[in-house]
Amino acid sequence: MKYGLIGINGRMGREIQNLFDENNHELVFSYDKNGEFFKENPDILIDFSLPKVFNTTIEYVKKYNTPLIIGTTDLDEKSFNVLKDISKKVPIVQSYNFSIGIQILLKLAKLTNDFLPNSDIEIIETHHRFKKDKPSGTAKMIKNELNKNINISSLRIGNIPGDHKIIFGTLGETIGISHRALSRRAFAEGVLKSALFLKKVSKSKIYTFSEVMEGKI
Ligand SMILES: NC(=O)C1=CN([C@@H]2O[C@H](COP(=O)(O)OP(=O)(O)OC[C@H]3O[C@@H](n4cnc5c(N)ncnc54)[C@H](OP(=O)(O)O)[C@@H]3O)[C@@H](O)[C@H]2O)C=CC1
Ligand SMILES: O=C(O)C1=N[C@H](C(=O)O)C[C@H](O)C1
Repeated sequence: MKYGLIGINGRMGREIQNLFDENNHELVFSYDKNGEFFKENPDILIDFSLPKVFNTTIEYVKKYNTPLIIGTTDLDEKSFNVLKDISKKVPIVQSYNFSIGIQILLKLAKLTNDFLPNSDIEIIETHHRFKKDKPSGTAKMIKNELNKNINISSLRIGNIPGDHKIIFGTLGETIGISHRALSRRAFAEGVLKSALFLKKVSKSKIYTFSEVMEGKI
């Protein structure tokens, strides 16, 4: 496929480009602080940048009339409303975590919550020192899925790509569920899956990465 990448020189941008190259997909458009690269109109746009780039990304989606994959975290409610609106015209995959492991963690967390509905729950997320947002988008997503008032602790240490741990505790026992991304390739693989998924969908809406994994089109 011919793809466009917003945030190309970032940590995720480079990882996505490497994986897409390996799979013979062609980069035809990119955007970052240095400006634009344009070869052809892209079939799909991918954004891993910063919330302040969001409006520009939307302008490009409108200009090229392409599906969008967006992994940028810390988006505000207004941005989600814009995504909702534009998803009436082009399909979108939005997720704060594109790793398959976090999908498994989410399922295990829901199961544990069903078995231990009165337990205390804490989330601990650990990321590299360069990460700008706190708490992580993934931690917020887990809290949202469990729909409970959960405390989140955020650690910023060294070069860790992304660790999330959920601890459930009752008076009699505790259970911990954790996920560690060993490299950003874990996220890039989910982005590639999402791009292939978007090529097949006929309905225009915002898809979650869970829906991509379930393959519901
Ligand atoms: N959903 C998921 O699975 C994951 C999401 N993320 C999220 O993805 C985002 C990017 O993460 P990461 O790659 O580590 O971040 P980086 O800081 O490494 O990359 C950010 C990118 O955005 C570009 N950028 C920054 N400011 C501007 C601007 N004003 N105009 C245009 N481009 C700009 C940067 O350009 P330049 O290089 O020129 O500075 C760079 O290419 C974050 O929100 C992060 O939380 C990260 C990992 C997984
Ligand atoms: O900025 C990162 O690096 C990551 N951000 C995402 C988040 O905020 O949850 C996903 C991943 O953990 C890496």
